[in-house]
Amino acid sequence: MVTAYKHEPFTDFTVEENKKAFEEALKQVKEELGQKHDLLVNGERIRTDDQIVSTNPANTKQVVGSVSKANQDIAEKAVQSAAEAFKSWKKWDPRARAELLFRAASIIRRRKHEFSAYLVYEVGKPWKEADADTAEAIDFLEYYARQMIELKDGKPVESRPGEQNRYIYTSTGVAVVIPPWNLAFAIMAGTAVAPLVTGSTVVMKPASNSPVIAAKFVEVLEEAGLPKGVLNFVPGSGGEVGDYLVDHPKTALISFTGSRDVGTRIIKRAAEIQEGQNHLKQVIAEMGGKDTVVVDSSANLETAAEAIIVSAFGFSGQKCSSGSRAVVHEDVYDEVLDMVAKRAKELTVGNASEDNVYMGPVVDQSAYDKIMSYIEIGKEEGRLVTGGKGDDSKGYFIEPTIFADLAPDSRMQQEEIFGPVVCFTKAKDFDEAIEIANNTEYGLTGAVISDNREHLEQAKYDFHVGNLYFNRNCTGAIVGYQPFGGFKMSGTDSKAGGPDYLALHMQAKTISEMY
Ligand SMILES: NC(=O)c1ccc[n+]([C@@H]2O[C@H](COP(=O)([O-])OP(=O)(O)OC[C@H]3O[C@@H](n4cnc5c(N)ncnc54)[C@H](O)[C@@H]3O)[C@@H](O)[C@H]2O)c1
Ligand SMILES: N[C@@H](CCC=O)C(=O)O
Repeated sequence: MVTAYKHEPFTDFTVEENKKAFEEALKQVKEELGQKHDLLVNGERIRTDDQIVSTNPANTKQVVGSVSKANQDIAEKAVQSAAEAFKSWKKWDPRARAELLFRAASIIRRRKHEFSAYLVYEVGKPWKEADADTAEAIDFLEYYARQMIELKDGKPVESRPGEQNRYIYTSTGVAVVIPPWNLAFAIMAGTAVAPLVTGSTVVMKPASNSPVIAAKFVEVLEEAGLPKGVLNFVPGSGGEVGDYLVDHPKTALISFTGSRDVGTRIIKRAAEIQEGQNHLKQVIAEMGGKDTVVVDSSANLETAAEAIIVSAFGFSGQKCSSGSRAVVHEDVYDEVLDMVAKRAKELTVGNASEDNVYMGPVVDQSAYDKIMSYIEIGKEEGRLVTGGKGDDSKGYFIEPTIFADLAPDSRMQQEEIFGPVVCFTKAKDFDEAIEIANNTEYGLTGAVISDNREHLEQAKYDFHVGNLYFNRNCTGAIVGYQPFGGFKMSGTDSKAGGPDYLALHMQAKTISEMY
């Protein structure tokens, strides 16, 4: 028997003891920064001359670590090693695979602040966001382990006299796992362990902005007892190593999380049958969002303002779930805009490795440049209410920025900015608000703030998003509580952290015997 799943609690940093413990972890991790991390192929560590140097986006002179970089030869060895290891790993008792995840979860839980501190340094996460990212990584391990135990004997089907039928799930093969940098721990760990626990073997190519936390996680899995070749770790360029892994004829499953452009490229390439390939590749692709908080005329305006702030500026708007659009009923538009602007001006922005700030930097120079160029577009398309300035002299800092009076089809209201920018659009009634909210190519998350029950019921059917929230922010889905994934160009709606997720990594088999 395993205990019932419960999500990992978040740390309350207003408690002095917790604050001190986290400051201590930041201090300790600072002393470890700059180390070299190796590739892992077939259980062997490989150090290459070519390295990815990971730096702190809040202080670009601070090197977090250097990670060896794979080329196509190494990627080839990784796939071959995963294919070989699959022969025995798929025969492991699913419960033993699940127990490995439980052990890994315990290791991380014991060193929770250490991992969160790495996230602060490597991707500039404020404490609360880093703590939530680590908690979610633990949750994925705990939840998928239990799901595997539940699925290990398959699902019941009917039998008839003289005929015995079974319906079971079998392991798929070599899985290529390509995570993003933003939920640098949770998504990387979750997308790696889901195929692993189902009996597939993995080649993981982490995002180039967050390879150190990925290397630390690989160490945890080794410590938990993962056999050689079952997980191969090959940081490298998306174009070179990513394409190679996606195209490989032995790749059976691809689990990608990232931008729409890379995701659609992967879907297209994976559909191409390669020489020597005798199967179709399964693709899970979770992609971008352009998510809306709808505010109704009946809304509690305090709730609305808080929901917009948290959705737009949590982790500097660098979540696929970020509420980068606020569509507000005309009766309350000016008031909500004022309330949100006032709160945004009070948010603290800075280096989270030095202080418990609300917002850190954006992740790198190219993100900074892209967001700043959208801010210029916003000044032409709408009215700048607050923020708009950036400073990349030491790190990549951008003020929480609000634009008002945007047309629903403006670029600012259509394109994923992935930064601390929220755009307001006025709606004449609730129907129009939902119509505007649906008017993007994405369909990931959305929130409705309303005290009108009929409107909430209407939104359940008409607001076309994978994760719909009422009277709260549209970010922060919890594993096992709010399975996560989107419609339309937001992806394949695989619902990470949900009861159907593992089945997407396996092949269902029917066995029927007459006697
Ligand atoms: N829907 C979700 O669950 C979800 C979750 C987190 C992030 N995201 C999205 O991810 C994006 C931000 O993350 P990002 O900047 O890391 O995205 P990205 O698409 O730039 O990169 C994602 C991963 O793909 C790799 N990659 C790049 N080119 C590749 C190629 N040609 N072949 C194979 N792999 C390649 C990258 O190295 C990285 O590991 C945003 O669009 C965000 O909305 C979505
Ligand atoms: N699952 C996360 C978002 C993941 C994308 O960045 C949330 O619900 O906020």
